[in-house]
Amino acid sequence: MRPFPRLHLITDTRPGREPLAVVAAALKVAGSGLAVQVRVEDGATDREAYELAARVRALCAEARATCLVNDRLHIALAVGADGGHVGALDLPVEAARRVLGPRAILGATAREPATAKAAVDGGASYLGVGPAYATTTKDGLPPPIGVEGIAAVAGAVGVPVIAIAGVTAERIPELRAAGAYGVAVIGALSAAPDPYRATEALRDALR
Ligand SMILES: Cc1ncc(COP(=O)(O)OP(=O)(O)O)c(N)n1
Ligand SMILES: Cc1nc(C(=O)O)sc1CCOP(=O)(O)O
Ligand SMILES: [Mg+2]
Repeated sequence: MRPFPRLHLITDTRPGREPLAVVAAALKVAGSGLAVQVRVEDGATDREAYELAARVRALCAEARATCLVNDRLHIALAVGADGGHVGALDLPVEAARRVLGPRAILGATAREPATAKAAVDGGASYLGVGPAYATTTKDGLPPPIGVEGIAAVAGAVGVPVIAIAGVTAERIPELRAAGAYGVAVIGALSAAPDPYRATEALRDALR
């Protein structure tokens, strides 16, 4: 079985972004060390989400990389993704596990130890933990929990903790020192002038 990826790229489907080009560049560099999470804007139709997910799934399969789908687990199943990710406004973790089945990868968002433990008890196989730092990519988030918050969750659970929000290559050493297994990024790759080189920097920082 492949080791669980330490670098998670979440797609950016906002206007002007090029999610498939960024995914292709990142896969060239990180290959099976990458998980790509297909995340679309709330207003996207299921058809749009499905079409993006199917293309990402095909690219990931070619590179032997992991493909996850955010929120819309029926789309994860429909494209044959490796799993999905849910948060507080999505299906409860236990229900998500029932939908995806016992072998799928299931990520859950957790911001503090109690919800992290509950998510693991419910069947989460990894946790997305943040916001680690401030970010402009997503609105409505609580204040950053910092490396201390990451450490609190990582110390409370036995599954991989993937730190999210405002993550850059420069911040990876302190996140790893706090107990993060890996990181999830949107802007660090999607807004990079050269996503190929930006992936190299993230990959090298995670080694
Ligand atoms: C790895 C990872 N961590 C956290 C999230 C956030 O999920 P959620 O809280 O459900 O918010 P949306 O992404 O659905 O807006 C994530 N997607 N991935
Ligand atoms: C989708 C998402 N969820 C977050 C959370 O903390 O739950 S932060 C986030 C966006 C992260 O984007 P960037 O890497 O550009 O900061
Ligand atoms: Mg969600």
